[in-house]
Amino acid sequence: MPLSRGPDNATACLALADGTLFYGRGFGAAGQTTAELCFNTAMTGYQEIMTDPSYAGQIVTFTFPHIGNVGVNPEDDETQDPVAEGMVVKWDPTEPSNWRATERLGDWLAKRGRIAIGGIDTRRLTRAIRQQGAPHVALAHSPDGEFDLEALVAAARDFRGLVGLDLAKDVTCAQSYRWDQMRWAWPDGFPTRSTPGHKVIAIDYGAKRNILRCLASAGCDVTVLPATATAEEVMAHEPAGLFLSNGPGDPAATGEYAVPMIRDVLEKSDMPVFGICLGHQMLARALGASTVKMNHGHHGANHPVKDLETGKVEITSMNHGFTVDSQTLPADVIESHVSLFDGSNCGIRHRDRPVFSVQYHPEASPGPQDSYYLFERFVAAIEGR
Ligand SMILES: NC(=O)CC[C@H](N)C(=O)O
Repeated sequence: MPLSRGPDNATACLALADGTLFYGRGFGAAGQTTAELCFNTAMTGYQEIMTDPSYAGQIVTFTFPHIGNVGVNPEDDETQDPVAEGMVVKWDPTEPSNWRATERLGDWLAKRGRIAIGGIDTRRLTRAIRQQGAPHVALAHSPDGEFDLEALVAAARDFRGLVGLDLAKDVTCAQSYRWDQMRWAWPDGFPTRSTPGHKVIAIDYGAKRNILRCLASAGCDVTVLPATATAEEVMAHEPAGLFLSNGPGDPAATGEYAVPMIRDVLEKSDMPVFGICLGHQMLARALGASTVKMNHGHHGANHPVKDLETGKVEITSMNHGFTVDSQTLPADVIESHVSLFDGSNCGIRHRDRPVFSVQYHPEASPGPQDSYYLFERFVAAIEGR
């Protein structure tokens, strides 16, 4: 295929499956990748976003323009390495200016094989994502400035998308482990309860570290099991509660093995169950509801959610591309929270059992901490039994 050059000494190109091209300046690793493209409106936390395992298979457009200005540091990772496929930003990252920074964003991405493009009109791109629904894209970073555009657009077109994909199995832990709160303590000393921990099993579909931190700080002694754990494996630990984590991919696909496990636990035990995001979708499916793909999803740190039981509004952190169809909730399941942006389901609760979950992220990271009470509610349910 003939190679071509972009305008203004471009070293990176983002191709949408419909053939639209965005040229810019590459940073991070050189190479090419394909993914679904979303946009995130958070004004802080690009490192937490890039390392959130729920972003597997996706490239993130940051609508906030100052990205990279606080560098990166080992404490803010939500998992070992970036999981998002790549990043799209408006401006080239500046030199980091923050006392916690240990590395530049571009170097950190390059070492970890992640591609980024700067100098993009992210407003125009965000409008395209809203109009088309999360598009399939290919992103190339070519330091010599040459691109095989036909191959790039073809790669975007050939990308099959996230529907039907179980990605939890790619990002879950290989083996069970006990969460070590001392090793992963909050740098700023978020309140930690000193009472003895309640034994909780957390199923890792791609868990963010800050969820495990929040569970421990609320009073849980957390053992993490891989996504494919069976009900027997869960029950063998004799837990006081079951937690279902966030995670990437299509909840219907992961549900093929996760739903039978959850149903089995609900049948065998009356212990409290709490789920976040993919864990919410898994619980909803286990209780009989269905999940659907959204147009462009919710990704940000300022999403208003209404608690339908108290009337209170929480400002929440969000990251999901699928949603629970509230029309399909069975009679014994109550819709507890809704999005004030689009009315989509944001939480459920079983009518007569301590079993509940939310679509958003009470652990924030990044985002406001309005919803931390949910971890305390889970522990109160364990203590109330
Ligand atoms: N953050 C998550 O757990 C995301 C859940 C699911 N993969 C979705 O996109 O809706």
